[in-house]
Amino acid sequence: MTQTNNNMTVNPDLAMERAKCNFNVLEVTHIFDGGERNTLQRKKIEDVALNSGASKDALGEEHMSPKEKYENAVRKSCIYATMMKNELAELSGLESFGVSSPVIRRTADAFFKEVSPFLLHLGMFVPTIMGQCTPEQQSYWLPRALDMQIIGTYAQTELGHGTFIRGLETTATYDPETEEFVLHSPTLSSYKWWAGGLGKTVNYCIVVAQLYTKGECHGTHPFIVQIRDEDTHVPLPGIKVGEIGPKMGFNTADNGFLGFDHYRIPREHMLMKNAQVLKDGTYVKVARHGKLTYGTMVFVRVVLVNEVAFNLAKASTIAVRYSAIRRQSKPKPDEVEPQILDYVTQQHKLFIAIATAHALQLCSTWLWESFSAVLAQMKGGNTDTLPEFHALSSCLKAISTSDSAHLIEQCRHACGGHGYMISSGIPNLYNFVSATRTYEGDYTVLLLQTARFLVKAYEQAEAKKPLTPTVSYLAHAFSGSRATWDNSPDGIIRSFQALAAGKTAVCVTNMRKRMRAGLSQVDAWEMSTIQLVAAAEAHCRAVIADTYRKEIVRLTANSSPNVKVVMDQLTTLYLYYWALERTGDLLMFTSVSQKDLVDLQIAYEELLLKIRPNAVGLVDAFDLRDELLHSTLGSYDGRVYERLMEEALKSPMNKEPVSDAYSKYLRPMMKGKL
Ligand SMILES: CCCCCCCC/C=C\CCC/C=C/C(=O)SCCNC(=O)CCNC(=O)[C@H](O)C(C)(C)COP(=O)(O)OP(=O)(O)OC[C@H]1O[C@@H](n2cnc3c(N)ncnc32)[C@H](O)[C@@H]1OP(=O)(O)O
Ligand SMILES: Cc1cc2nc3c(=O)[nH]c(=O)nc-3n(C[C@H](O)[C@H](O)[C@H](O)COP(=O)(O)OP(=O)(O)OC[C@H]3O[C@@H](n4cnc5c(N)ncnc54)[C@H](O)[C@@H]3O)c2cc1C
Repeated sequence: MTQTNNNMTVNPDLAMERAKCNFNVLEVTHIFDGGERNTLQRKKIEDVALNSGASKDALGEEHMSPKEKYENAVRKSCIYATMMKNELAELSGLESFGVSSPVIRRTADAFFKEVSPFLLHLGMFVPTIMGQCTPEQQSYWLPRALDMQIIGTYAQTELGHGTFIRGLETTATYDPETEEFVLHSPTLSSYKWWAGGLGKTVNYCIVVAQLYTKGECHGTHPFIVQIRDEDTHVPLPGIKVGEIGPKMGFNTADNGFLGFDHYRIPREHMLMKNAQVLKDGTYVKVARHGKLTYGTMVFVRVVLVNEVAFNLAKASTIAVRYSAIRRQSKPKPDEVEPQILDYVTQQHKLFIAIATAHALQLCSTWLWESFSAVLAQMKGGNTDTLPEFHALSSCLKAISTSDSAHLIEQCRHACGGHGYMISSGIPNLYNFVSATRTYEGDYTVLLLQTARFLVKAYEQAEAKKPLTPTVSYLAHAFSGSRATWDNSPDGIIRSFQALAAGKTAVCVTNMRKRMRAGLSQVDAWEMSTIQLVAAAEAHCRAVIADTYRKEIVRLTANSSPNVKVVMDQLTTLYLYYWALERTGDLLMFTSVSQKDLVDLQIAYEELLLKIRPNAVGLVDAFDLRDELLHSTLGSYDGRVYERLMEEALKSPMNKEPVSDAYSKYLRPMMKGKL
């Protein structure tokens, strides 16, 4: 593993762990990166972007005021954007996630402990131009946006509505006299709220508004809107814009609010790939599918699976390395205190985080490939695969973000008190990832979208109609008997599918019962939503487990024997862990016995012990440079206590021997003079 400083002194416990590792770390890095070529290019990009030291701050971000933090983030965003245009442009021809490769995105993390104010520009503004504009519109806007001559964001959510897009209140009313749209915010709740970079950074944004023409509402549509002067950056007349205030995370993203007072934009600023308003105000629907204007959200949901896998890899690297150097308690009085990584409960907290990072990384690549296939079909006018893909991307977004947030918090628990320090790096990771569970579609809301699809698919299976690939297992849902338990990996995956099928069947049965008892379809659905969410979750787990297993078998076909073994151990761990988390469901829907579950628990514990000697090697294989980790606990050299003290000494509170608070408050109070 390459490190920036080859002469570093490494903590002896970490050195011992690395000596113990029995597999080729670089081979696993290649698997995680999606191939050796990708690893080499990633390293080149990281070397160019990070070796100059431009990502470093003189004073830690955490000691800055909100305004200083923001300005510093803009400063570094500009440095990074300039690098992207120059040095990194040529290097970024990786297998890319559209606009900019995920590697470029990830490397940027070295520059920000929170996020860049440009995140929404690259993450949503540019993708919306690419996905929602006509070719003519694209040729005008895209070069300016890619060159950062204009900076934009995506303003959809309002104070009153985020989830329910059809309920948005901002209006865009066409005026054929002037060939303009008039944007207006009729109520307080119609103010745009949340868009990243909107507060102070951007001068353009995509605004999603209810389109009115010839007195008729045609639902929500996207518009490109200039909100600040291109030279002075002053908000334009008719625009009310500002920053929304401190948040749990994202504090360098200047999330903003935006209101319109009869603000006029040219007709051509409606993004017209999927629907058009002609000069005379005639509305023309172009797209075959009604939800294509939601395309940018689908894109980001796909990207987020990869994003959270990466952040989980970071948290597990920090927690595993720290657990290797931390020694605590003395279970055997005659022996030295063990490394906390030797506690089986610690392994239980951490190894699932490593396995999940792999599972999500591989699923994200598979999801991206499926997305590319759906896009290619849609280019030819075929939208048949979109419903299945929407169901799939919705549940994978929901489960990957939720699991990652939970496991990052578990990594913090695993680091004891020191994990609570900002300097450990884990709180910032958690704050970032916990937001991903909410934005781009809340967890519950997205799982209910998947559930709609599952119920329909179940009904198709019942009618013996053909099923789409991700739900083909529903064809076996009507055998009448419980699925046969078998603790092989394929057997466990079949059991997960049986759980998903069983739970979907329960929902359908309950809804039908409720409707027979007089409830409307909507009310019967509502009463079943706890179970519908559980069914969608079970479906997603089955998809992740199946994909993870298949991809690992494929990717390790030519690997060295020990890499095969350790990758197989991780996938098996993932399957055992989730089977043991769902024992109640397994008892309901499969033939598993109490003895089978006791045996599975023992097999799981033995697997933890087998993985233990390779744990540090496994997180080293994520190959995350110290600059990306921002962590006193997780650095490659393991100098944890030294770094914690160095960071503590940087605190502005330690600048003066006696705080001003002493003379102002403490002394008067203690002397009875307050
Ligand atoms: C690579 C470089 C970049 C790096 C990137 C880094 C990552 C981070 C990037 C950016 C940071 C992002 C910051 C956050 C941004 C935001 O949050 S933007 C706002 C996002 N908002 C949402 O996600 C809102 C969620 N709500 C919805 O999606 C929808 O309202 C809904 C809940 C799905 C319901 O929609 P609606 O009411 O219109 O529809 P229904 O009546 O429920 O359903 C009707 C049928 O349509 C189907 N449907 C719904 N959505 C879609 C879709 N997207 N595609 C296809 N089909 C869809 C639905 O299933 C129904 O079908 P049915 O009738 O057959 O069952
Ligand atoms: C950090 C961050 C950045 C963001 N950035 C942007 C941005 O750049 N641009 C942008 O437009 N938006 C942005 N958002 C907004 C984000 O997309 C919304 O907050 C998100 O979609 C959730 O919608 P909401 O806030 O309306 O939640 P609500 O819908 O009000 O959810 C509240 C609760 O109600 C439940 N609920 C709601 N509807 C249903 C239902 N039908 N059935 C069952 N339960 C339901 C939810 O599950 C949740 O528990 C951002 C949000 C955050 C936190």
